[in-house]
Amino acid sequence: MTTSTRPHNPAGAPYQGMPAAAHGGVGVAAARATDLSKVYGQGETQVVALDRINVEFMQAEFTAIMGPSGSGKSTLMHCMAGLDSISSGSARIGDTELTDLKDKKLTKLRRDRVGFIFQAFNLLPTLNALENITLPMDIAGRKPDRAWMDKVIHTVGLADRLKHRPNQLSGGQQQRVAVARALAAKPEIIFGDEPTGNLDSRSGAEVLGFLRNSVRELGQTVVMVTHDPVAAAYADRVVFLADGRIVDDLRNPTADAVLERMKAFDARARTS
Ligand SMILES: Nc1ncnc2c1ncn2[C@@H]1O[C@H](COP(=O)(O)OP(=O)(O)OP(=O)(O)O)[C@@H](O)[C@H]1O
Repeated sequence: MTTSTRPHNPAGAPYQGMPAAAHGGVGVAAARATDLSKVYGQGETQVVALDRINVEFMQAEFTAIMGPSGSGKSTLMHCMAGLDSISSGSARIGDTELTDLKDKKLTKLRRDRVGFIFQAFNLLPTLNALENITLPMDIAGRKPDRAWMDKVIHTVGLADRLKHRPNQLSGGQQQRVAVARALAAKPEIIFGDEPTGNLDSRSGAEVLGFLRNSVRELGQTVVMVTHDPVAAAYADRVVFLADGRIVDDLRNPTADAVLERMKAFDARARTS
């Protein structure tokens, strides 16, 4: 295992190049929800999407969020990433309470401290791979850290594709560009919403492998929503949601173990 410097470590905790899961889950929270609720609509059309959620996403750990359709996965991710407001409780990135931030500060926090990877790769077609990777930093007027960029590009295996435009790259390669773009600015946490949902299983495995490497070797923190037990098995930990609540938490998951839990929830949902 490679020992490397943490990309971001505001609390100054020692990083030994190992995921927090390996220490039995003891670590510093990169993001934390406390009694977080999210209610959409009012009166008869009211939907409680999140119901007093308490969860911590540890630094240098890869967490998958799973659960049936409508269980609140995307809502939780959006609330934790500052993309959606919350109805009550608390959502923090590091020590920053998101509910205290007005639009401008929230935009800055998302730009400077959070990385995103979506199902659609969201690359600009006229820019080459390298330009796409550095775009968010160019917009923010920040100079990329050359050594870090080299490491990221090497980690995602794009060194010989940097001059290619998105339409000259496979789906898997395009998503690797999106992963590199998210990593380049050294965000405190990366949120992925079904990042491999549009990829064939081989490209998906590649991208998940790179995400896992970014956690193991670069000390990145990743939280990913997925429906796929095989994808979830790349994570250090799987958090299961049902009806807006956390119903289970599995460490060092295997695809079979994840599948078993999902079946158990389905059976419970059918009999309740
Ligand atoms: N903008 C919205 N307005 C009203 N209700 C919403 C809105 N967004 C989500 N919901 C509701 O909140 C609940 C949780 O939705 P969410 O999209 O978070 O679930 P999910 O687990 O991500 O589902 P899926 O796996 O199908 O993407 C659902 O009942 C959904 O209908």
